[in-house]
Amino acid sequence: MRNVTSDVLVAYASKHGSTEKIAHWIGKEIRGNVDVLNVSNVHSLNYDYIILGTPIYEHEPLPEMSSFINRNKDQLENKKKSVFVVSSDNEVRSKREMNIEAFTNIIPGEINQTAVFAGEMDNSELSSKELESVNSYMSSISKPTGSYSKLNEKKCREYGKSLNRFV
Ligand SMILES: Cc1cc2nc3c(=O)[nH]c(=O)nc-3n(C[C@H](O)[C@H](O)[C@H](O)COP(=O)(O)O)c2cc1C
Repeated sequence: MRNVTSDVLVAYASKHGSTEKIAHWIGKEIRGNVDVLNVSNVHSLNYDYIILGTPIYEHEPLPEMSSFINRNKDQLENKKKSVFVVSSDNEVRSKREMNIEAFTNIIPGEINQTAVFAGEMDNSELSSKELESVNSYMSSISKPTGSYSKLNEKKCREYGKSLNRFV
């Protein structure tokens, strides 16, 4: 039995809230002193384990997450870490791989575990620029445009639980 409590950070970026929800579900399943923070509120990386989560917009991680990683490259390189991405769906393997690679490609050092979760989107919350972008993206993958909620709390919590073996 270990008697040392690890300090764990779940750091996320989120534009419309689904990645934030997922980050909190994951954080609840992890043993240790867990902080779940938006990257804009992370002021120290003095943690034993770090979980990074971002949604994919226009095939890329959110810019806030990319610049957070850039700013902290040296410290992140030697940290124990896992990641997750959130996207419009996670059914097609090639798309899952593309989305996770768009994120892992910019992260220095070793990554223990990755996951892709489907998120949610409420069209009434989107700006006209976002609507235009999402319409062209959805038609490029032959999917109907429209609001959806594909969040799966159980799967997200299971991922959180599975990370306890690294913490
Ligand atoms: C303008 C826009 C562009 C998007 N582009 C992509 C994309 O390129 N690939 C993808 O898989 N999902 C894409 N999505 C879906 C989002 O990743 C998904 O809705 C996610 O849940 C958003 O996370 P958030 O609520 O944390 O901001 C896009 C959504 C919007 C609104």
